[in-house]
Amino acid sequence: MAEDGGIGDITDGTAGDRDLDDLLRSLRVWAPGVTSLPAFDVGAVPGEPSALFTAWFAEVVAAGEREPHAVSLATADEEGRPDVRIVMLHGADERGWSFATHRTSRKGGHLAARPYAALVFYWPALGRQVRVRGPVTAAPAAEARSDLHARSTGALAAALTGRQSEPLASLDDLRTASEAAWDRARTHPETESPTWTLYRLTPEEVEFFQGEEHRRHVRLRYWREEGGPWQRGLLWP
Ligand SMILES: Cc1cc2nc3c(=O)[nH]c(=O)nc-3n(C[C@H](O)[C@H](O)[C@H](O)COP(=O)(O)O)c2cc1C
Repeated sequence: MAEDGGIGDITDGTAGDRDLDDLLRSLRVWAPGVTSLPAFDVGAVPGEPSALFTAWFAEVVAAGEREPHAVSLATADEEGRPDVRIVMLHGADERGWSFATHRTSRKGGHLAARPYAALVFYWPALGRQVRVRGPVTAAPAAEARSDLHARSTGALAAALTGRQSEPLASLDDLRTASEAAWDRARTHPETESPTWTLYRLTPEEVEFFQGEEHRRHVRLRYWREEGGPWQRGLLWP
């Protein structure tokens, strides 16, 4: 038990550790009957990766993948130490992969210091992973504004709540700020969030991974030098 009046109980951990080991051993990936693993015809892929991404995305949505647009975004701080968190994908086309956040957040600070990031999608319904790496730029403010205002009242309220990644003194403070933000979002849906920024990752490298029952997973990597044409090749799994 925590004796210091902390926010949670702390046990000695043994029972929980055993449960975790048992659970970990009981779980499978690429299990037939749970996951269907489509064949990946690498001879029939498009010449550039965003078209393949769009096709795979539509297929995982059709396969019932929940929240396939929730993507892990990895950044690095000024010293090069990595960090990662989930964001929503706002778009992917020949201009790049886009997501939105506060430029004043921790990740916003990372992107200001090192404007380079990686994304990874995992879509277990079809045993697929997609990795994207490249430099990141902020889209023009007008584009960020229209992107935000095309989204839900909740998305606007979350953006207006602000102060992302700052220490929070209490959940009451959050409730007060959030209720005010929801009010504002409902009554003034055109309100702007000055720090809310739409970022676009320009891909230099995109890798498509298709899981295979016998672990002969197929990895297809697209890459390009700056301004050059897309090249592609297979990788050992
Ligand atoms: C499903 C899901 C979607 C999220 N989408 C976003 C998003 O689009 N933008 C965002 O700033 N944070 C989003 N978050 C919250 C981030 O994961 C993270 O907690 C927050 O952005 C602060 O990260 P940072 O301290 O590294 O800047 C999402 C979290 C989850 C679980």
